This record gives sequence, structure tokens and C-alpha cells, in this order.
Amino acid sequence: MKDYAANQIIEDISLGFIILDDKSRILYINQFSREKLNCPPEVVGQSWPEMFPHLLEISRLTETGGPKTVYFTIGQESFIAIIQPYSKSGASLGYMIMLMDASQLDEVTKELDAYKNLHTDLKAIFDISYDVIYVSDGNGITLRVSSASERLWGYKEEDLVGKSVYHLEKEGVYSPSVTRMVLEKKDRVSFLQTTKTGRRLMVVGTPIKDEQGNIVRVVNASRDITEISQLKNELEEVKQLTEGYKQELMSLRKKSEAEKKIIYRSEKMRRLIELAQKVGEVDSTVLLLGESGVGKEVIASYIHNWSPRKQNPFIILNCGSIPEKLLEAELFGQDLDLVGEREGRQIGLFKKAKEGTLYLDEITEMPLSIQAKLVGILEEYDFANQRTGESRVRIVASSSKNLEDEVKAGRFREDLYYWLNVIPITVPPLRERKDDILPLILYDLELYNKKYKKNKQLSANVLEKLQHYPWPGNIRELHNVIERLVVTIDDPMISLKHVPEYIKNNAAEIKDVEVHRLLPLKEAVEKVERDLLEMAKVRYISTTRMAEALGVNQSTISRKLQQYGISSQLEKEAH
Ligand SMILES: Nc1ncnc2c1ncn2[C@@H]1O[C@H](COP(=O)(O)OP(=O)(O)OP(=O)(O)O)[C@@H](O)[C@H]1O
Repeated sequence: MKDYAANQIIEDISLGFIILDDKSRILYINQFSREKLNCPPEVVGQSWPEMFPHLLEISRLTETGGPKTVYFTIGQESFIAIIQPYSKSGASLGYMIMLMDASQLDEVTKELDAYKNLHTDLKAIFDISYDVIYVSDGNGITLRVSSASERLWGYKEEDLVGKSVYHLEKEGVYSPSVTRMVLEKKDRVSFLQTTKTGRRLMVVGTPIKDEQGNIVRVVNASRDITEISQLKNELEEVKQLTEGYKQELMSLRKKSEAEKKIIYRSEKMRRLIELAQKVGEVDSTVLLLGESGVGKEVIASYIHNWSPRKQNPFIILNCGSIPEKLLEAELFGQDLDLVGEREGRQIGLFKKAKEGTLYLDEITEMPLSIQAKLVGILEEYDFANQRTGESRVRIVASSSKNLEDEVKAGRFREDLYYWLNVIPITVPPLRERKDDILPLILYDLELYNKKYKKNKQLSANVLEKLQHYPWPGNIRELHNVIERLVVTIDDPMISLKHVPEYIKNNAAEIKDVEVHRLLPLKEAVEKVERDLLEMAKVRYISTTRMAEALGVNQSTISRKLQQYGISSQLEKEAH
């Protein structure tokens, strides 16, 4: 084992080992060398330069003395030879040559070349980049800066490399330092920055972390958006101007429409209009409730036109008709990524409505995520208002659903409900203010006659039917029915036969007192009494209930039922 060790190892290892004497004769050559150099069997004692004339390089080196390293190839293989002279007491005794397979080194060399190329490419990118690319280490020491730094900040790469970003920030080279912020936040940071040279930059700083999560590099890219920003501002100004004109036009049109169009005669509506006028004078948030088509939007517009805000925009946003993402963008603004959340918000409708009124129609249709953001804005407004007393957009919201039910069902945020429910106004359905029906019909008849250049009349019977119909779609339905009659009927006089069946059938159900001919008063009163009792009998199960509905006492009902010979069975049940 002992003997084996020294000789055999040298013989067997994958390294070449050759010893030459001072005359360059081969004294020893191991297995690896013999194989790789294709030696003939009798090689020991032969002259190295004669045996291997193709390895002249090595022969020549052996003549020059000191240790040398040579790179050479034989066929497809490449080798490195280290030539080491050996001597004793100053006299040269010969040379030792070590041979190594250089194929592995080839790989390393290739990789090194690839890195060199990559470095050249990166440097080129760095230097031609329009953005400033800024690389620092985990301690904030500047490692590299692209040449755009001179154009954007007025500092060359050599002014910055090697310096701490904390120091450069203090010196005011840039402020704030995005690297510092990334190192503090340990996360990506982006913001807008104006440089000392007046450039507007969009800065994005990204941490590069090692496997343990430690920041090893911070890479920042700062893009010059001065021109874009100027263009954007100009565009925004133009947009605002256009929006302003549009709103002005709209509100002018709306104003005249609203003033013309609020048709009413009922006491309920008179009181509601009075309330709307009072509400118009203050800034409180209004919640308009009522069935679809009752005129909530008309009232909202009336409130706006009655308010000191009437010169400012009245903006309507139907929360149910726009997809969620678009609704969010409409309300709070777009380009959140580009301009940052706060600026983004201000471009939305809240900014557009300025000191006007924002009408949020069908507020219950607003997705919960947007409701949350709206609450945030209302809180901000409230805070700003308390602080500065500054007047902001006034919010009028509407709902045709019962908001409390929506809150209970978890579809509407309770806090938003309280924010909005400051002044609730319920617009009653048309069937609860029948006095308004006739003026509305006559108004529409005139409107559509004019619009379609017709001269239609409605017969007394038709007017009567229409007044007795419950109008589940309220004023919107009434508009549609009158428009359809005016457009589709050829006869100049629209009579009952032209009225849709569903109207006639439903109108009959809620018949009021009808008089078709002159008759003695006593007889008429009796007829009405009988009809009323018949109707009440169908609807109520006891004479007590009937008495309540007809506003008399129960004994009167019993007596009258007897008088007119109407079922006495009911009376018995009632007792
Ligand atoms: N008092 C009124 N006089 C004349 N027209 C009216 C009146 N009230 C409402 N209208 C008209 O009826 C239609 C429906 O009104 P509006 O859109 O204001 O109802 P709404 O309650 O807001 O409906 P929705 O809940 O479906 O949005 C509109 O064309 C409106 O101009």
C-alpha cells in the first residue's frame, strides 16, 4: 500500500507528469502523458524536442529557464502545460512538465466570454438608455449610473458612483432618494419627482433580494415624462374646458328642461318641491327614494338648479349601467399607476363635478368595493370641510330599492347608508298623487303633438281611463304611453278602442266614483254607497274592517248592508 501510494498515484492520475534532464531527454513520463501525447513505447531516454517537434513551444520554453505556462492543442483536445525547471546548487538538472486537460477551462473561458459580451451589451444599454438606470448595493452605495443622469440630474456617472444615496440625497442631488425609500420599505416604490433641472420624472425603484430575503441591489429607473406630463396637463385643461362648456350647455338645457318639465298639481308634490327648494340652499347630501320613473332625477336636477351651485356642473352617473372597472375609473379617475392614487382620484367625476352636484343614480347597484372607496372620499371631504370650510362637490344619491333592506342583506355598506341618508326625500309614486296625472297627460299630448307635427286629441273616456290606471312605471310609463298613442294612431281623436287592453283592464280595477248621466242626487248617493259596500265586502273579511276602510262605524255598515240587501253572512262572521 505504501509503495503503491507515491509511484502509482503519479502514474494513474488524470494529470500529465513528465521529467526531462538538463539535455531535454525524457527521464520519466506517466501514463496520462503517454496517452495524450501518443508516445511510442520506447520513449524514456529519448530527446523531447526530437520526439515532439510539434510541441516546439514547450521545447523552446525549456531552453529559456524560468517556470512557464503554455496552452496547446493536439487534435480536438486542448491542454495546459506548466513547465518548471529544477536545479541543485545553482546547476540546472532539468525540467518537470505538468499537463492538464484544458477542456474544462474552455467552458470557463466561454462563460467568461459570454459575461464579457453581456457586460458590453449592458454597458451599451446603460449608455444609450433614455432613462436613468441607477444601481446601488444593499447599503445604498451607488454602483452604476447610466449616462442619462447628466441630462436629467446634471451629474455625471463618476460624480455619483461609490457615493452613498443617503449622502447624495442630503446634498440635494435628488430628493427624495428612491433607493433610500426602497431600502426602508423593502419593497418596490414608485412616484413622480421634479429634478433641480426642472425635469419631471417617473421613478420606479425595485429591490433585488438574495435567497434569505436580504436586499443586495436596488435598481431604479427614472423616466423623463416632462413632455408627456406637459401634454397631459394641456390635454387635461382642454378636457376640463370642454367638459365645462359641455356641462354648462347641459345644465342650461337641463335647467330649462327641469323648469319646464316639473309638472304637478298634487299637494304632495307641492310640498316636495318646497322641500327641494329649501334643500337646494344647503350643501347637505340628499338621498332621493322612490319607485323607478317617479322623477328622482328631475328632482335632483331641480335641487341643483335651485342651489348656489347652479353655474357649476350637474353630473349624472348611473351606478348600475357601467361595468365595475369603468365605474371606478369614472368616479375616482384613471391612470392610477401612472400618476399615483391621490392625483388619479382627482381626475375622476369628483374633480369634474368641481363645486357642482354629482348625482349617483341607483346607488345600490354600486359594487361593494367601490362603495368602500366612496366612503373613503366622503370621510376625506368631511375632514377637509371641517378644516378649511372649503366647498366641494355636492352628492345627491338615488335608489328605487329599500336601502335598509339592502344593508340588512349585506349588499350595501351601512356606513355609506348613513353618509348618504342625511336628507332623505321620498318621491311618491304617481298612483299616490293622482291629481298630477291629468296635467302630465295634457303636457305630454302637447309635447308629442309638437314633436311629431300632429294634432291628436284624447277623448274624455280615454282621459278618464288613464287617470284610473295605477301607472306602475310612473311618469316614464305615462310618457311612453302618450307618445305611442300620438305616433301610432291615425284617427285625429284617440278613443278607448285605441288604448292598450292592459291599461283598460287595470284601470277598471281601481274605479273611483263614476257618473255617466244626470240622475237624482239621492239615487246617485245610494248607487255610490252600494258600489262602495260591494267593493269593500269583496276586499275585507269583517264589517269591522269594512267600517275602518270606509271611515264609518261598524253599526252603520251593518245597517247599510241590510238596507241594500247585501249578504248578512259577513255580519255574522264579524261577531
Ligand atoms: N314632475 C314631472 N313632470 C314632468 N316630467 C317628469 C316629472 N317627473 C318625472 N318626469 C319625467 O319622467 C321620466 C322619468 O323621470 P326620472 O328619470 O327623473 O325618474 P327616476 O325616478 O329618476 O327614475 P329611475 O329610478 O328609473 O332612474 C323622465 O323623462 C322625466 O323627465
